[in-house]
Amino acid sequence: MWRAITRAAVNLPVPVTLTQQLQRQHSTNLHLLQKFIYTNKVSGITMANETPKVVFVLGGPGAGKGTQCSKIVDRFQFTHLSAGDLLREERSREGSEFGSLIEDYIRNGKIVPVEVTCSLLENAMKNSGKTRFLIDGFPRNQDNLDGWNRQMGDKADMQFVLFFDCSEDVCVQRCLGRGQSGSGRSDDNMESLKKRIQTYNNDSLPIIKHFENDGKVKTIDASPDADKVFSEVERVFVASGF
Ligand SMILES: Nc1ncnc2c1ncn2[C@@H]1O[C@H](COP(=O)(O)OP(=O)(O)OP(=O)(O)O)[C@@H](O)[C@H]1O
Ligand SMILES: O=c1ccn([C@@H]2O[C@H](COP(=O)(O)O)[C@@H](O)[C@H]2O)c(=O)[nH]1
Repeated sequence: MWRAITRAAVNLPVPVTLTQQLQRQHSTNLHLLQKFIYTNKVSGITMANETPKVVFVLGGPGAGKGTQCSKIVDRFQFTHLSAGDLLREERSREGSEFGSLIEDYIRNGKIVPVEVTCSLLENAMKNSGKTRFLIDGFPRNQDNLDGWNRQMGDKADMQFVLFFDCSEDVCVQRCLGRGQSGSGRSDDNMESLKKRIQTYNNDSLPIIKHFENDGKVKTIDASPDADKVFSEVERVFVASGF
């Protein structure tokens, strides 16, 4: 029954992957997910007249994606949407029945089912009224990519993937440093980082590879200081006509 309701609400095929994952890990929370998808269903509001342009921003945990996105927003006409921030916001939203489930995924470096993340992204895009987006930290596995293509493939033009290439050691040091500076993030600790890196290597790198095979990836060396990294980023955006 819930499948029929969900499918009608979000106009998606039966979310088999989601069902399987949740049955395995959170069977008691299944009804919460149905409710989440139903209440966050993307309504009939249309996107802005212009087809939105999207740049996916990918790279390891702590590579500097958020830092560079802020700089891009200051310099170019882009709106920054961090999938992780949207999930943390939903987790902390008063009355969110879904908070503990999202927190479990985040703390363990696992990837939240795409139906949740993609609904949050699409709603944020619509609510912004803007047409150029940096989508930071998404898509990070095959489920994310498939879900995006199903839900957003016809509604947005993906321009390119901005990939911040950074060694594991540097990523770890940056995340630990961010934790020590009071990020308050429940995953800026060694235990979570090991899991996040494993997920990144196993699930996210193949997605970057997939885009690379399609000639869609602009790779940036993320190891220098942030201003130096940005000078390369700026070059890429200007060369891409922004
Ligand atoms: N080029 C850089 N050199 C040194 N430190 C950096 C650089 N870029 C970012 N940092 C610092 O590293 C930490 C992680 O940066 P940031 O939050 O931008 O990474 P991220 O890729 O968005 O991380 P996550 O994927 O975990 O959200 C922050 O404390 C930030 O100030
Ligand atoms: O598309 C996404 C993005 C993020 N997550 C979860 O959030 C954490 C933190 O993400 P950051 O990009 O580092 O802010 C990530 O480890 C995942 O658990 C997600 O599931 N899907």
